[in-house]
Amino acid sequence: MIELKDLSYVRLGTADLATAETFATGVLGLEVRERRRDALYLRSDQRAHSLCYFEGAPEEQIIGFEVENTAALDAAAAALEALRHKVRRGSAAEAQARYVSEFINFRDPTGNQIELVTRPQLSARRHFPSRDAGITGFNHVGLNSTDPVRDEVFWTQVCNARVSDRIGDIPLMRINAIHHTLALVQAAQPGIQHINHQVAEVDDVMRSYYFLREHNVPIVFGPGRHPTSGARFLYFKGPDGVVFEYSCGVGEIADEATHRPRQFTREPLSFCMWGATPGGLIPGV
Ligand SMILES: CC(C)c1ccc(C(=O)O)c(O)c1O
Ligand SMILES: [Fe+2]
Repeated sequence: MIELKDLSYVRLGTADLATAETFATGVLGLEVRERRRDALYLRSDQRAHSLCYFEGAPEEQIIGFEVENTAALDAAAAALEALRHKVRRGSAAEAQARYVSEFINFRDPTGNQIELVTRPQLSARRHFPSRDAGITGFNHVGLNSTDPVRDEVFWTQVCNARVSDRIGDIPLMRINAIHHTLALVQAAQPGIQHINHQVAEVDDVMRSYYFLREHNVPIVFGPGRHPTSGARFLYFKGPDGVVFEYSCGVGEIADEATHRPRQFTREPLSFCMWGATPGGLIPGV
């Protein structure tokens, strides 16, 4: 079993680093940690970085998860190879470009690029946002899946994810006490479905709603409230069509031993109990 400890980063390829920086700082509200010739590193919390835009094709999207140590990384590589996943070990230069000690790269059954890392760096310097969006941290990602039922088996049986709730066949899965770190959403091709940052309070969600509208940022879904995690949310579009979510109040699973996943119907109210429609985010709902 591959024990995922935490979400470390998202890496997004882009042909236009300048536009990505304008969005990440002026709209999303992240802090620039470092600019390199071919990459932009952004912080949202105690992590040294949680989002990296790099010069590349927008289809190049990678999610990094922390594992315990080198032994766990080696065991994960062996387990994945035994299941016929192609595993690539990152070079020292690539690890340095991710602020980690070591990592492996592989694809999940849909073809999403996943990295497992050891010792992702934190920074003691307080996160200093570029815009007062109220961000308190990088929280979860939605991942495209060509077969959510198959991929749920991968994430829960090969890895240690646990299903907190399902909406139709969309599993919201946790790897620690937080309600979910990963969601799988049906799609025709691999890719990151959305990237979530937590904000401090509902006032931040609503302030950003008006801010984004004023700055002509496409709102994709919300403002609304998820009946699953209880979070108040807002989804909007960034460069290369990548969807970002602000939310506040994502719940925690109180008792790991006794929690049973709840099954919600696949209908708009299961995505937003206030009545916002998720059509832009979940086609066909
Ligand atoms: C995958 C979708 C749209 C989703 C559903 C529920 C929650 C939640 O309970 O917080 C999300 O964060 C989502 O992104
Ligand atoms: Fe989300």
